[in-house]
Amino acid sequence: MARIVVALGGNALGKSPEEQLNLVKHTAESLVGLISAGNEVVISHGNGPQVGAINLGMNFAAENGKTAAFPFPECGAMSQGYIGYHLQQSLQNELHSRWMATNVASVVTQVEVDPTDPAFENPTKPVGDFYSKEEAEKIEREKGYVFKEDAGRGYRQVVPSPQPKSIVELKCISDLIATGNLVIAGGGGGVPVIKTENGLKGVPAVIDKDRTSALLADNIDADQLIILTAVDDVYINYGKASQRRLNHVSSAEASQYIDEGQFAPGSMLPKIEACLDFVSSKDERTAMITSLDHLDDALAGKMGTIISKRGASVTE
Ligand SMILES: Nc1ncnc2c1ncn2[C@@H]1O[C@H](COP(=O)(O)OP(=O)(O)O)[C@@H](O)[C@H]1O
Ligand SMILES: NC(=O)OP(=O)(O)O
Repeated sequence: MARIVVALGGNALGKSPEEQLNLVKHTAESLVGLISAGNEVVISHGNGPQVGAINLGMNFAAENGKTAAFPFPECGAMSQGYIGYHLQQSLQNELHSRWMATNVASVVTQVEVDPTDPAFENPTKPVGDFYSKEEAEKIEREKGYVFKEDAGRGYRQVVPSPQPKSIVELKCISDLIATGNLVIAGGGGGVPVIKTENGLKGVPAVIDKDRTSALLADNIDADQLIILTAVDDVYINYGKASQRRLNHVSSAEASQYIDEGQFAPGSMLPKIEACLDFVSSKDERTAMITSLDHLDDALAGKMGTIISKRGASVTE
């Protein structure tokens, strides 16, 4: 039996509740398959598009005097509830259809960050939908938001993305796992909080869920970290005629590709860095990146990119 942390990418979860529910239903089948094969699974997820959409809606309502202002950390917490709800429902339905009695729980998770993290001065985390360059520049002038180009897909608002330091609810998450529950935690990278004289306080930022998932996987001593996103594999020379799929790479090879600038910041780079962090302390640990659609194929070795400390030196 292996303990596996599976992180679902926010961008890979679609753009509407209907799309998200359909995508999650499909993934729930594979996740329950992993559990019925005897593995212990813990789930985390991103929230970039979702927290951006919630924040946009709340700002619109507040600007029109229809609600109070809802700060960004509150929007992050709402995104955990929204995505956790879809995951819980899909997993419960799938478990029940197989006569499995596992309980499913989403833990609203706070993650401590450093208030002096330089990320607060340099927003990098894309949230919300994609805009054209002209639309992005107009919103920047009107609202003062910061936009950046996102991996060749268009312009998106970016917010600070500090490093996760510690998971506030870790003990609760560990206890739930130990008592046989299927746990969803660290959603959206966790709601970022700082320690103050008066206790914990939310800060406006979005922690990268890949980094939080790696921290969670390390903290609960998982054997494997699986990151599910929109692409089946990681590539070098991504998007070019010379693009090449990576099958199983060592930490040293992955680090070399990072130095060559093969992975886009804000999208694939944090995933690779999270995988490297996770596998760094134990030779036996593996990390895998593949698509939400093809988890079963990746587990069968047909696709997906694996990173391990020593690697298998196989590329196609
Ligand atoms: N070298 C690369 N190989 C594969 N995908 C890459 C690469 N560099 C950038 N990407 C982009 O990264 C995206 C995954 O990151 P992102 O959309 O942020 O993920 P998430 O699903 O976690 O929200 C892919 O869909 C792809 O567009
Ligand atoms: N919080 C976060 O990393 O979200 P995405 O997976 O949407 O990038």
